Amino acid sequence: MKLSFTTLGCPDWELDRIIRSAAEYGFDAVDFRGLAGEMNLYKLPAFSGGVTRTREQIRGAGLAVSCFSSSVHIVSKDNFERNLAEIREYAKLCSFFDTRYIRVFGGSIGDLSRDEAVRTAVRHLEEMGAVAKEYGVKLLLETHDDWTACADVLAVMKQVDPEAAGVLWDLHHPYRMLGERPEETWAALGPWIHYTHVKDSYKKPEGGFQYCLPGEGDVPLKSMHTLLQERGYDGYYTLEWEKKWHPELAEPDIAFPQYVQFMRSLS
Ligand SMILES: O=C(O)c1ccc(O)c(O)c1
Repeated sequence: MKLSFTTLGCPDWELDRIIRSAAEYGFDAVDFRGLAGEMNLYKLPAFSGGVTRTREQIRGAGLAVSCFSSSVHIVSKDNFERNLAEIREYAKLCSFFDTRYIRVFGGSIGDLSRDEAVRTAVRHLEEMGAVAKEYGVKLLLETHDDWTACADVLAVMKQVDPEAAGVLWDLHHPYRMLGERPEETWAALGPWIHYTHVKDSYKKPEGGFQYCLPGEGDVPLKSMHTLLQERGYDGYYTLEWEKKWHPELAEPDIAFPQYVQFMRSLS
């Protein structure tokens, strides 16, 4: 089982600390979602002028970069050109780091009908995916925001080049937000799922939910892992510890090693 974490979980860590801790805790890879307060990673010296040294550091620690997590929302019409430029930057980084995936969001559909939103998502994903494909990279649409339901993601996937786009199954969102059974998600999206985000939560009595350490909530992570293994999934299990957006969550030096221990105990 290949383990990774997104840097959303350690918003205050410098690159050296991220690499050192990832190796020390027994991770296989890091998924970059921002660093040192900058969400557009390619703007940082460590991922532009100094990128060769960064690659040496990461490889030297025995790690890979499992994914570059972009901020791109594919449905957005206003930001299409900026999003396309962002994809190109991440695609270049992917080919430099030998990373196969760029995460994208579907985003809010606003006042579009679902059919219009699907058509827009398909068109934009095709255009952005073509850029990614030039670099041998695939865009992964995350089961998130207005694209959490497997039926909505499937409607898009059926119409795009499978070499240019696939699915990132956030194990939490379809289950927690919609009560989607994991078997249902897999039955719809299995052929497109290349990557997973792992997180846990429990429902609060007053409504809503609370994120918690994996294994301490009621997301059926154990049976999800069994399902994925039985179906032949061999991609990463990436902890998405949303410390950046929820500062009250436990520090990464608690959550990250706990995650490795929890995941290793599943198999
Ligand atoms: O990358 C992000 O910003 C992000 C935020 C919240 C989520 O639930 C998520 O899956 C990703």
